[in-house]
Order: sequence, then C-alpha cells, then structure tokens
Amino acid sequence: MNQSKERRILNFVLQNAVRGDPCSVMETIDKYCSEKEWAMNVGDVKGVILDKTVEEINPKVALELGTYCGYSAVRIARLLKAGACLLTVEFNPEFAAIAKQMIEFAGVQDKVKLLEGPSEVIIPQLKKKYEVDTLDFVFVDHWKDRYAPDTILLQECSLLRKGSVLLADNIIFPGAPEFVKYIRNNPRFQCSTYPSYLEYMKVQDAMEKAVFLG
Ligand SMILES: O=C(NC/C=C/[C@H]1O[C@@H](n2cnc3cncnc32)[C@H](O)[C@@H]1O)c1cc([N+](=O)[O-])cc(O)c1O
Ligand SMILES: [Mg+2]
Repeated sequence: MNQSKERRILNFVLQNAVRGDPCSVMETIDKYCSEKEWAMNVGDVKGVILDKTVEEINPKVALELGTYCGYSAVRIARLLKAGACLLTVEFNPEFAAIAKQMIEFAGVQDKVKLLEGPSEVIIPQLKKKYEVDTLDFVFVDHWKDRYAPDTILLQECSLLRKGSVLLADNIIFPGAPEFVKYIRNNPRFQCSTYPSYLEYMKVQDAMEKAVFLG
C-alpha cells in the first residue's frame, strides 16, 4: 500500500534536514509543505506568533493538543529552557509514530513527552499519571470541535492557574466558532486575537490567545 503524506513528510526530513537541529527540521517541513504537499502544520507564518507567545511565557510545563507530525512540538520544545517540558497529545497511532521520529530527529526528545490517546482521556490523567500540577501554556490545534470542551475539561481538572495561557490555532480557517463564542464571553479569560495567514496559503487565519484569570 502506498505511503501516507505524513510518512512522505517524515522521509523528506530524514533525507534533507540536519539531525539534532530543530530549525532545520522546521524549515525542511515548511519547504516540503509549501512546494510539494500542503499539510496542516502551524507553519512558518503563524509559527512566529507561537514562538513569541512561548518566549514571553517561558513555560515550565506546556501542553499541546494535536501533535500531528510533530512540527509545532519541535517548534515549541526548541524554545523551552532546561528542566521545562512539553506534553503533546495525539490519538492517531500513525501520526504519533511519525511525530515521535520527527521529535527524536530534531533532538528535542528530552523536552517532549508524547502522550498517545484522545485528549478527553489524557487531560484527566495529567495530574495523577503524568505528575502535572498546573499548566503554564497550552497550544490548542486539534479537531476544532474539541477546543471548547477540552478548555472546559482543563478547568474542571484544575490544570489552569491564574496566568495560564492558551493559544488556539485556526480561529478563522477552518474556524472554531463554538470555542470563540465560549472563550470571548467567559469573564475568566482575557482574550486577544492575532490575525495571520493559513499555513502555506494566501488565506486569512488567526490565532486566539486566552489568559486564564483564576
Ligand atoms: O483540522 C485541522 N487540525 C486538526 C488536527 C488534528 C490533529 O490532532 C489529532 N487529534 C484531533 N483530535 C484529537 C483529540 N485527542 C488527541 N488527538 C487529537 C489528529 O489525529 C490530528 O493529528 C486543521 C485544518 C486546517 N485546514 O486548513 O484545513 C488547518 C489547520 O492548521 C488545522 O489545524
Ligand atoms: Mg492548525
């Protein structure tokens, strides 16, 4: 059976990127996905907004919902300081296997823990099973209809503290209308929108930053 697109992206990285160099891995994925096959990585334009947010927060404990091929896991992990870690959640076994190899090739595996399973199962396990107290940063980039329920679940599991920051991708395209409605009308979050462009396309998109007020 022929290879998946995600497998082709990984192979292109393994053959063209510099092992142990996260920026080289990111650039190589962006090159492949802008020149050969589009894929739903946050990409190099919205990636700068992600970088700036991570650098501003300098999180000790970060969570990502929706690993996919591991592009944003590499992007986030490269900015984490010593002792900090990213927990990234992915329920598709094929994507998880690809992301694991991508993260290892980039050399950031010591800062990343890939948790395989659905977010609604993993989130309630974070405190006891994964020894998380509270989350400093959450990058939300999984199925768009899961953004709102998982944000509620994070609160129910007491994983957010005053100042925890959520950054959600794709607020415009494909859009996450329920999440936007929920978060912007919720007095417990201070929201701001970052207009940008869909990865590898001249299509408007945006990211939403929501600071939990406790
Ligand atoms: O659909 C998009 N993203 C969904 C991402 C989904 C990824 O997160 C995992 N997942 C989903 N729910 C999960 C629950 N638990 C764990 N993993 C989960 C899926 O297995 C996939 O790896 C998308 C689409 C476009 N687009 O232009 O069409 C652009 C983007 O930037 C996007 O992010
Ligand atoms: Mg996205």
